[in-house]
Amino acid sequence: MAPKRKAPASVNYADSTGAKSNKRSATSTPHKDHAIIDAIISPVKSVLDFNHKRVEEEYGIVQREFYPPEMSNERCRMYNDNEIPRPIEVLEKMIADSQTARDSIRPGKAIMHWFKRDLRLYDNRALSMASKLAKMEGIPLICLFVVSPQDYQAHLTSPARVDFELRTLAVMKKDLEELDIPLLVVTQEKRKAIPKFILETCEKWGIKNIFANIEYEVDELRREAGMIQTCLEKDINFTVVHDDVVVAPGQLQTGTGRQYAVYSPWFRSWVSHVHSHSDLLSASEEPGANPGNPRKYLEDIFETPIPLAPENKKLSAEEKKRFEKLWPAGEHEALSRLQKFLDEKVGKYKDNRSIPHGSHTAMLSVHHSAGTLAARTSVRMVRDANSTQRLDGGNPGIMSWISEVAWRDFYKHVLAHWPYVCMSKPFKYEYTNVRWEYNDEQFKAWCKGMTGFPIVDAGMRQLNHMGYMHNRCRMITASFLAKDLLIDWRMGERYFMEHLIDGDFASNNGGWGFSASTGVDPQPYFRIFNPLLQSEKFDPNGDFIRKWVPELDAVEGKAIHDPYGRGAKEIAQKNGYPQPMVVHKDCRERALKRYKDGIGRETA
Ligand SMILES: Cc1cc2nc3c(=O)[nH]c(=O)nc-3n(C[C@H](O)[C@H](O)[C@H](O)COP(=O)(O)OP(=O)(O)OC[C@H]3O[C@@H](n4cnc5c(N)ncnc54)[C@H](O)[C@@H]3O)c2cc1C
Repeated sequence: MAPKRKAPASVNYADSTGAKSNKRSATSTPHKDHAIIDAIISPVKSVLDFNHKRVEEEYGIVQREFYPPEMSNERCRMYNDNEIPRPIEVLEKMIADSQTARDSIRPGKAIMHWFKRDLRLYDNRALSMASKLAKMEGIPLICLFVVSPQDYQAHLTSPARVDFELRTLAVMKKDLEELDIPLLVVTQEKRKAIPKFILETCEKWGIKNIFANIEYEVDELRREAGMIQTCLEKDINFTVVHDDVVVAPGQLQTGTGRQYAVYSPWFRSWVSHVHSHSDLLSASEEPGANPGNPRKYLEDIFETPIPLAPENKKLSAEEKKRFEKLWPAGEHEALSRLQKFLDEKVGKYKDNRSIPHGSHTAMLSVHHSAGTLAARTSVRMVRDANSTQRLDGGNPGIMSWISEVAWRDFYKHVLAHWPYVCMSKPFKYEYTNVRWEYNDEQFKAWCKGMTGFPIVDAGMRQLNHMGYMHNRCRMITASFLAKDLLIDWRMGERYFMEHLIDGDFASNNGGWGFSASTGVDPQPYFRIFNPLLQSEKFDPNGDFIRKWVPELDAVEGKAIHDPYGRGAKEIAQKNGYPQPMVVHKDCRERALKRYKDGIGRETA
């Protein structure tokens, strides 16, 4: 059913054939736009600064220290052998154990909904519960969002994303005001100060019930478990519920009662679970007009403005304008984008989704990630557009899109079950022993889109300009960094997070795992993408490359994929486009050996 809210206006080593040999480039002519590119990628410097300290590991391997610090293999093993509880299990136990005590708390003078990554009014589980209780008790609902610069830093949130969230909050404030619901947006420098601030706010306004949706990163799960306890001590009922996923982590298990580690059987189980629990896709009721006399009682909150972006996440005026145009904020935009995609593109999605040029996908990831659109809403609406009214059968484009949205749930399940992926550890923690390279020059060239591999460079430049990269290019660029350059995938993962507007820890970490074979790799073999073959297959006419690598605009035909190897050297050189920085065939051999050696070694 369409929403009521209308938009206003064990590893086998195999690989594809080796690449046509490219000449190795020692130097590259500086690109004329280097100053601009340097400015765009400036956050990369923080990556390099942050990881400057190197330690000698027992094999004489030079490793970088990562933030957050790597968890030890022994502790990872303990999680996997169920010797220590996972943060999600601690939270769920806390919810269950405290239920009776929390239920006995009588509502106070107002109810609070704490917005986090659920920035919408439509189909929001916790908000709906908060609003229902407020109406039942005839007391006002107060909404809260906390801006924490330290939290943004800890999550490596990109400035583009912070800007998107603040713009969304402005839309929400207006929508909520129409319902007489005040939205308080405050800045708290330190993330650890957030719970204390919330308790003080509750005390100030006589609030006895707080509602929020669950986030699945370790720190957030632990914070929420701690807050349930602290709130109880103050006679406050803190209720957290699942909302960010269609199916909550822990609900799907293999025949032997284990967590699925491979996508396809997990997806079959996900579809069947959703079909047998139809309520999972039902929309939550939207909040209506605020009861009580909120204008009189809460005037202070109505008058508070939306804060500016914190210093550490500010965009330049030009960037702000660009991102506003590229990514209009708020849930109305999300719903109209979704509707347009369903009306115009979903039918051809299966055939076109891997083509980076043009606009064949929904471009909804920032909305799913910031919570301006629930994944549940997307799945429900696309199911309703399917002739079978189901998640299986019917339109192939629709089925394919459902399967992509489900990847989001899959990676959240992975994060909840293997929490050490949050501590700079791959899902298969043994992969920590792969000996990585830390070549800063090569890393910088990758960040800038100056590797000499046009499809890689086009993808990276799209990211630097749009805060977004097409999924196929995310896979190609990630594979190139972790396999061809053998650079520690965690540096790439971090760079992506710091630049993506749709940055989502679980999906990004999972995507790197998939592409760098460092974690969740649903393929039973070890893949090394050949950038040239990928380029020819998914950007056959070079349209995507020409759009993002203007130095190669005048290159004709198939030479676009490998200008130095296919007779377009003069044009490329004249325009300052570098020669390929490595030879793919050699890199492939090196990567196969390095990964094999690394995976064979397990340490505690
Ligand atoms: C290395 C790497 C890093 C990635 N990092 C992120 C990230 O930080 N945030 C993020 O949202 N996605 C990430 N992805 C997944 C994917 O690239 C984007 O979700 C997709 O490109 C978004 O474009 P779209 O909305 O047009 O997607 P569509 O193709 O229209 O898909 C619909 C929705 O499904 C979800 N989705 C699609 N593919 C995936 C996937 N592979 N994994 C998880 N969810 C998916 C997204 O929410 C997306 O909006 C990453 C993929 C890789 C390979």
